[in-house]
Order: sequence, then structure tokens, then C-alpha cells
Amino acid sequence: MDEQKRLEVLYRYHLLDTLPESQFDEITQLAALVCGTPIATITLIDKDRQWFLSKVGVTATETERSISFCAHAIRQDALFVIPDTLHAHGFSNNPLVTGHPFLRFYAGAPLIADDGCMLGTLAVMDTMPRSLTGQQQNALMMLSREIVARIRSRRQLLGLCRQIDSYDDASGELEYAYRHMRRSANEVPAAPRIDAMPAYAAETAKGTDLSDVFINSIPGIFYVFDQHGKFLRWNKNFEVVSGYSSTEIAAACPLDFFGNPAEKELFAEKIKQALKEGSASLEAALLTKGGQSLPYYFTGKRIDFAGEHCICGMGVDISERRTSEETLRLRNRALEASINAIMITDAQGMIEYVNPAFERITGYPLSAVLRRHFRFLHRNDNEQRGMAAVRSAYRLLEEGHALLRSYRRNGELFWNDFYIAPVANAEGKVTHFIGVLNDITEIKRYEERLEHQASYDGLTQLVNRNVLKDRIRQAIASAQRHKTGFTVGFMDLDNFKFINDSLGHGVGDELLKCVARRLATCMRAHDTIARYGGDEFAFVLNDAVNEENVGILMDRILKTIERPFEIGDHRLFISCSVGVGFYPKDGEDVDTLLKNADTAMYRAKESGRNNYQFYVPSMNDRVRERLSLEAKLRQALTNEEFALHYQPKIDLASGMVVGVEALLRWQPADGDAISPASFIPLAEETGLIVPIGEWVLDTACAHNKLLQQSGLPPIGVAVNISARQFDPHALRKSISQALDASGLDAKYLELELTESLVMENPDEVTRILHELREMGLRLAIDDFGTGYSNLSQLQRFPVDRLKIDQSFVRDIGADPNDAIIARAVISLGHSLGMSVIAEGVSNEEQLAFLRANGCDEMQGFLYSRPLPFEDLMGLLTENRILA
Ligand SMILES: Nc1nc2c(ncn2[C@@H]2O[C@H](COP(=O)(O)OP(=O)(O)OP(=O)(O)O)[C@@H](O)[C@H]2O)c(=O)[nH]1
Repeated sequence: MDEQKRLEVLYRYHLLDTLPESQFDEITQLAALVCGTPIATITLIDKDRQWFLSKVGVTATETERSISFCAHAIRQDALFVIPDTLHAHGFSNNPLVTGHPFLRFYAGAPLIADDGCMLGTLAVMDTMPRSLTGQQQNALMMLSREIVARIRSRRQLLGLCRQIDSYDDASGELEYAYRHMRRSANEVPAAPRIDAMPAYAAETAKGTDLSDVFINSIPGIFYVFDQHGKFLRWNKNFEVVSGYSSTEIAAACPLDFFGNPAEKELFAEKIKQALKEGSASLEAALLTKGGQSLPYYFTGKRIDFAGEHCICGMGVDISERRTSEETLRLRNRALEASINAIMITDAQGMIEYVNPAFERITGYPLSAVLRRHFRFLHRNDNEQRGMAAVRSAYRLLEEGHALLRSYRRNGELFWNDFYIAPVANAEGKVTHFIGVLNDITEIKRYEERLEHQASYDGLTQLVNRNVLKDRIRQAIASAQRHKTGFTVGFMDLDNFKFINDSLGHGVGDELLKCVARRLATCMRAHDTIARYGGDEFAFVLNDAVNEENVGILMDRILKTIERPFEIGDHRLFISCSVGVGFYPKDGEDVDTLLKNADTAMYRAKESGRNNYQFYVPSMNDRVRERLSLEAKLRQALTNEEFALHYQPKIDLASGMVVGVEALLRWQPADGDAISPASFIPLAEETGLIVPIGEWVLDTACAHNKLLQQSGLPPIGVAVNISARQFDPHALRKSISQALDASGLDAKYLELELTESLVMENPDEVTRILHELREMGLRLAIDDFGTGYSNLSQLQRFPVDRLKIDQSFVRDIGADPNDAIIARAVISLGHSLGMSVIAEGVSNEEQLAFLRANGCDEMQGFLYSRPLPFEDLMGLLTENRILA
């Protein structure tokens, strides 16, 4: 409606700035009582202000219109209710909310004049959030209509007065009526009077009904009692709730309704306070006749009745409020105690509450975030992917979840597993959102670490074989799409074990890291280099299919790895062997490609290491052969396919046989004899050398004992020990077993160890050799001259004999250098107190040279090839002397 017209109607009633009138005050008080609120007003809305025609619990007479709640209420013809002003859009910042009287609840019933004009409201207010029951709302609307009725009759009275004023010759009767009417229209009582109600009721039948209707419509209990505690009036509800009849209530005093002595005393205090100060209130348990204790909120006001002060008041059942307060308290406690950060925002995202965990996680206290949009948590990172889900939840008023990069107050990023859910008010309208922030930064880091560990090699930080296989799979897909090819390479360091064994794992690790770095320098950014395991690396060269280009790259890799590595104090030299396969020629799936590159790498090893080989299918034939040989070798022991042949050792001075060397022979049941040069390396690689070596020891000792038992003069037997057998504990055990089982004296057993084996780890070897010597064995160094012996180390070894490698003996006549070496070994051995034996002696010239140079013993075809045991026995029995 037109505001101008509304104001004209309001002014026509001449209500603004009038003195208080009891007929309005009693309605205000009744409204406060019925609704149980500390504040009630009849408010008229003027042009720029709201003016209180009547008020309870408010000291001001008017306020600016701009802050008036009632100014909003008059925009509608129904009851206007704000259950909680702090959560009501447009009201939470109102000075009457943020400052005195700190309004949290408002309900206003419009005062609608006959022509539909809104004059103002009958309003009830509270300082805590709450709601009104249906009955209370009805009562408020009824009272607002009653106010309008009274305003209307007041205006009629004033009109009548003005007419009377115009009669100069008013009669005495009129004079009396005039004064009476004037008083009714504008009277100012000292205090609200309960007897005003019956007095008024006497004047209009409607008023009497109203008083009863009001009292009985009060949802709580209503009572009036005098200073002596005698009940003068009460409503029906009092009887229903207390369980007492009207006669019993009439005979009772207020304190009879309390069972708890402390509350009884408090209630008595409150009566005194109300009588003295005008009003009082308290919460206490009402004791019913049935013995039930009901939590109640009691209010009392001092009124004058029949010339004396009485208390008029009401009690409201607060069990529901208590329960909801308790629930609220619990929820509040849960919010406060939650380890997850929780925030409550309005429907637009402005923060209204955050719990202590929010401050702990984000570093922002409540005061720093209140009324800020929560987006500040994401700083400039507002366009991140998860934000779309959050925005959509706010827009569609529904639940949302997102993983967000949020930022703490100190700028640090944290991963926020963020849930939001809308919160609706009693009418189902979404007014708020509740957000839960989970700081999952640690979990995320852990996941990243796991992810990294699942994909990367911890030592070199190259990708691992799983990723390599993925990359090959991708390369296959891409090559198929573009009809191209690519290269897979397999690289293994040469003799890396030697570095590990001689310098320790730490140095080995550093070397692997450096190799990885160097390898990376040879590749392009889109190629993949992986650590495949141990000292094996693999790579995928995208687009590279040309043998010539790949060959150039392989040469570069070999050269790069060949360059010395400086690790700690060590300057290390190492080489590598590489096998290369091409897609699709050498395999159309991951496993075949890798297997064939690996086969090519083995070929490179076989070809002397430090080279690369392109895969060719015939390489697989060799692999197959090897595999079949390995399978046969595994069966050979059980099938008793091994035999020992013995080559006699001759003392050059006497020409007599003084010992034999046991040599392993393999004669598979279903085929030709296999040369030791083929199967011994395989037995060493597969580890089969260990059980085979035990068999050799057992057999050699048993045979030797048999020779002695057959009456032949005792001679020594030498057994070759491979590097793989050189585990001190296992070796000692198998030697003891062989000696025990055969009964052979340890002094007849000689172990032959290669020069490279003893020099690889001299400290360890020296210790073990001493232990073996203590067992009574004899020790010899085999193949002497082929390795790089450290002479000072050699001195420390408790060795009995040096064996000149047959390669020097073979060419003694032909190559002067070999003769020099042979002579040097003989004199070196002697100077170290060892005897010297030459192997591979096949002619007289060699024999003459050895004799001339003081060599102690010899073995070779010149005297005898290696013989089966039975033949050896024959030879020894024959007792042939070397001429
Ligand atoms: N330091 C170090 N050594 C490792 C690691 N993984 C495996 N190895 C060692 O790497 C060596 C691999 O040896 P192989 O490749 O079998 O033999 P090699 O001595 O390199 O000889 P060839 O390959 O035949 O030239 C073994 O001694 C393993 O113990 C590792 O992570 N760190």
C-alpha cells in the first residue's frame, strides 16, 4: 500500500506521542505473559521512526525506523517470526541484535486498520532464539485485533468528545458523561490492575469472555496469589498440570508446589523480590500431586488487587527446552571437541562459526574468519578443480565433496578433504551450510611416497621395471598407431660383483647411482631409462629403429660408462654389456622384447663383455641349448653321471708319482661326454657347483683312502675349489665330512684355488686359508701367472705350492717371454718357501727346462693323461719312474 496513505491513516488516529494508556498496557503485558517473553511492544511505524504505544521490558520510547523489526512486519498481514536473528539474513547485523537489548527472537502481529492500512505491530521479543506454539501465535493475532478494536473505539470516543465540546450549553449529565468518557479514553493508571479486567468486563460482555479466553488459552499455568500466598485466580491448566482440584489449589500456598527444599526457599525469595521490585522469575521443578517433578519457568509480576499487592504470573513447561538445550549443549560440545575442522556458513558461504580444530588446522581463529567468505582459504588457487563441486553444492543447495588445496594462515598448503552439506530451517529453507575440513596432507604425502616407491627405484631414482613395462606397452600402442618402431635395450655392468666384494656394497651403490646418471646423459628426454634390478638397466628409445643410429648411441653408452668413476677415494673402471631388440622385428609384446634384448646382452657378455649385440633369432638357439644343458646337469648327480679322473703329479728329482689331481668328468647317460669347459661355468652360475663340489671331495678322499688300503704308498690328492664353494663355513663342513667318511688323513688332501679367487678378497681369504691349514690340509694356488697377484699379499697366504699355468709351460720352447715367466714363478715360489709344480707338460723340452730351472714337480701328458680311478691304480701298482 501507498506509504503516504498509510501515514495519513495513522495520523488520523492521533495515537503518536500520547501518554501511556492502561487499555494498551494490559494487552502488552498479556502478550508477554502468554508468549513467555521478557519484551512486548505495541509499535506504531511513523515516517522515520517506530514509536511504542505501549511496552514491556523496553526503556526506549522510540527508535529509528531503519533498525525497526516491526517496519518489516507491517509488510505482510500474517505473523512475522524470526526464530534466531543471528541466522536471519539482513537482521544479524542490526544494532538491536549486536547491541542492547541483544534481540535473538522476534514475532510481530500486524495492526491492520479497517481500510487495510498497517499501523504497526503487536510484537514480542526475546534475548534468546526460540519459537511460538500455535496457540501462542493465535493469541498474539487475537490480541493484535483487540488492539485495533480498542484504537477504533478510542477514536470514536475522541470524536464524540469533540462534538460535546461544541455544545456550550451542555447539561450536568452530559458534563458527567463527558468527564467519564475522557477518563476512559486517556486515563493514566499508576500500575497495571488486575481488577481493571473485571471492571472493564462489567462494561462489555465481550471483555469478560476475552479475559477468560486469554487466561485459559495460556499454554502454561497462570496464577494470581496474594502476599500471604493465597491463590486468588488460576487457569484450568494449573489444575490439569498439578493434578490438584480447584478446591485443593484454593487451600494451598505456592510453596506447596515444590518438593526440593532449596527450590522452595528460592521461590519464597523470588516472591519477596517480585513484591519489592515488581517482577521476578526462576526455573524450578513443579511437584505434581502424583509426585512428578516437572521443570518449569515461573514468572511473577506485582499487581494491585483489592487494595493490596499480589503476584500475577505464569509457569511454562521447559522440559522440551531443557532437552533441546541439552541436545544443543551436546552438539556444541561435539563440534568443539571434533578433531576435524568444522565451519558453519550462511547460504552464501560467509562464515558464522568455526570450531577450535579449525584454528588448529588452519591457524585462523574465529575472530579472523567471522563474516568472511570461506574462499579465502584457497587464496589465489580458487580455480582448482575441486572448487567446481563446492560452488555447485552452494548453487544447488545440496551436499558436496571435494579434495582441495587449502592454505594455512602461514601460507602453507594443506590437502583438504572437504565435505559440505546444506542446513534447512524449520520451514525447509536452506539458510546455512556446514563444512567439514579434513587435513589429509600426511595421508596424501604417504600416498605419493607409496606411489613413488611403486614406480621408482629408491637407489638410482630411475623408474623401475613395472614402469618400464608400462612404457613399452605405450610405445607398442603408439608404434602401431603410427606404423613405426622403437628400440629396447638391456644393459648389465661387467664384473660388478667384483666391486661389491672388494670395496663393499656402499661403494657399489654409489657406482650404480653414477652409472644411472651417466646413462641419462646419453638419452633424449622422451626416452625411458629404468633400473631393472641389481646391476641391470633397461631403456626404451622411442622412434629409434635404425641399426646404424642405435649402434652410434650404443657406442656412446659404452664409452660413457668406460670413463673412470670417482667414488670417495676410489677411481673405478667398469664396463657394460648391452643387448638390443627392435619392435616389431624382435618381439611384438613386452615380455618377448625384453627377453630377446636380454638374450642379446648375454651374447655380448659371452663375446668378451664391454660390447653390444643386436638380437638375432639364432641367439635363442644358444639359450635353448644352455637351458637343456642346465636341465641335464641338475639330473647328473642323481643319475651318477659324474666321474673323477686323476692326473699323476711327478716329483722331478725322483721321477716318482707323489700325488694326483682329481679332475671332474661328465658322461651323460644318453649322449657324449661333455667338456668341463662347457659345464663347469654353468654349474658355477647355477650354484650346482656346490653339491657337485661336495661329491668331488667325498669321492676323491674315498678313492685316495682306497689306494692306501690297497697297500700302495700314500700320495696326496688335489681337488679344485671354485669361487662359489668358497663359503668358509660350508667348505669346512664338507671337507670334514669327506675326511670323516673316508677316514683319510687331512695331510693327503690338497685344495687348489685359482689365483683370481685368492686375490679378489685377500684379507678374508688369508683368514680362511689359515683355518684350512689348521685342519691339516695342503693348499696350492692354481693357474699362477694368469692373474695380477699382489706379491706382498702372496707372502701372507699359508700356501704350500704354486702351480705354473699350462699356458706358460706350453710355449716354453717357442716364446722366450713364457720361459721367463715360468722361471720367475719357480724362483718366486721358492723364495716364499713354496714348492712349484708345472702343469700341461707334454714334451721333453719342457721337462728339461723345468728340471734345469729347479721346478719341483710336474704333471702332463708327457707322463700320463688323466686316468679313471681303476687305471690310476694300475699305473701306481706298476710304479713307473719318469726318466
Ligand atoms: N651395491 C649393490 N650391489 C647390488 C645391488 N643389487 C645387486 N647387487 C650385486 O650386483 C652383483 C650383480 O652381479 P652379476 O651381474 O650377477 O655379475 P657381475 O659381477 O656383474 O658379472 P657379469 O654380469 O657376468 O659381468 C651381485 O654381486 C649383487 O649382489 C645393489 O642394489 N647394490
